[in-house]
Amino acid sequence: RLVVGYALTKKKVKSFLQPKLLLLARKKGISFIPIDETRPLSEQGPFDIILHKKTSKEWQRFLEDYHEVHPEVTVLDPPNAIEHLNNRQSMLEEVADLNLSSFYEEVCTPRQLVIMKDPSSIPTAVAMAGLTLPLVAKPLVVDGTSKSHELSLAYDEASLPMLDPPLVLQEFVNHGGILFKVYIIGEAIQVVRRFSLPDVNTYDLLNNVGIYRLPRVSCAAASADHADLDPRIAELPPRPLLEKLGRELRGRLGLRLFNIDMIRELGANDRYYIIDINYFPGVD
Ligand SMILES: Nc1ncnc2c1ncn2[C@@H]1O[C@H](COP(=O)(O)OP(=O)(O)OP(=O)(O)O)[C@@H](O)[C@H]1O
Ligand SMILES: O=P(O)(O)O[C@H]1[C@H](O)[C@H](O)[C@H](OP(=O)(O)O)[C@@H](OP(=O)(O)O)[C@@H]1O
Ligand SMILES: [Mg+2]
Ligand SMILES: [Mg+2]
Repeated sequence: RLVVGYALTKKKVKSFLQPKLLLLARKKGISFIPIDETRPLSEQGPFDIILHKKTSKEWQRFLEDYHEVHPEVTVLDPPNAIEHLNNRQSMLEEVADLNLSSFYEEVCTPRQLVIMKDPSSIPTAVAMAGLTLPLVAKPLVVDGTSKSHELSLAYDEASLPMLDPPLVLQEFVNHGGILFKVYIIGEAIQVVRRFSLPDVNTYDLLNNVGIYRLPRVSCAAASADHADLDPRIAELPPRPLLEKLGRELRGRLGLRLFNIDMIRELGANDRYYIIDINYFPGVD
């Protein structure tokens, strides 16, 4: 028997701990027990695994103190590893220096620039960094609040000072409007297609000014798995690449439960960009 103690938001319990999962788990001798965060963890359990997705500092300390005393309990995933993903700069650092051997397709991250404050400094900073427009502006901090998913697209330099630091500015990469979401669960890998943002062309650049708030595309995005799409756009990344990425990122991030948002550059069919990494996402 395996006892999994869980600390999840009500929303997450609803979306993740569905009856069919609990049933399947019970058949495999796995039981899920809710953790009472108001009582010491050592008075609860005993647990074989603690599964959690909580962002508060006190929970992080609570869990780390418990793990000191109970190193035999597997914590999915260690809070200090999850912390890496709470900032869109540290999130992608591990991917930026992934130099996969030439056996694999190229995997990189879009060029990006962190702006901590002073929006009036953005045009000069962007020019100095040589970033090309349009740019996707993303809140620097990812803490699960809807604010951390408020993205916008900046088409022209004059509108950059309207942005709201702290943020990361990432070059927009045309990718045919389809995104690959690669779910990594230990050694298992699942990949799905999602509709993404449409490509930007020179017409858009010449005729659009201002900052465009982007609708939440990713977790709400309809699956694109059944759309009849151009295979050059919709063809999934090669399995050996995904397996290599899974191994590399599990090791570098120290995580076993996460997904990566991957896009393939339009017209360069073996260049992929990782644009986002999420800890313990849903599988809507
Ligand atoms: N650099 C980029 N180039 C092209 N499209 C992008 C880029 N960055 C983001 N996008 C598009 O915007 C969507 C949301 O971006 P991102 O995944 O970084 O935001 P998020 O708030 O972390 O989303 P999630 O709900 O997946 O956590 C992506 O799924 C993709 O469709
Ligand atoms: O489309 P996916 O499965 O990636 O959607 C995820 C999303 O990527 C984020 O991981 C969300 O977590 P937060 O960043 O905490 O909002 C997930 O929401 P959750 O409530 O299921 O954890 C989405 O499912
Ligand atoms: Mg995403
Ligand atoms: Mg994300």
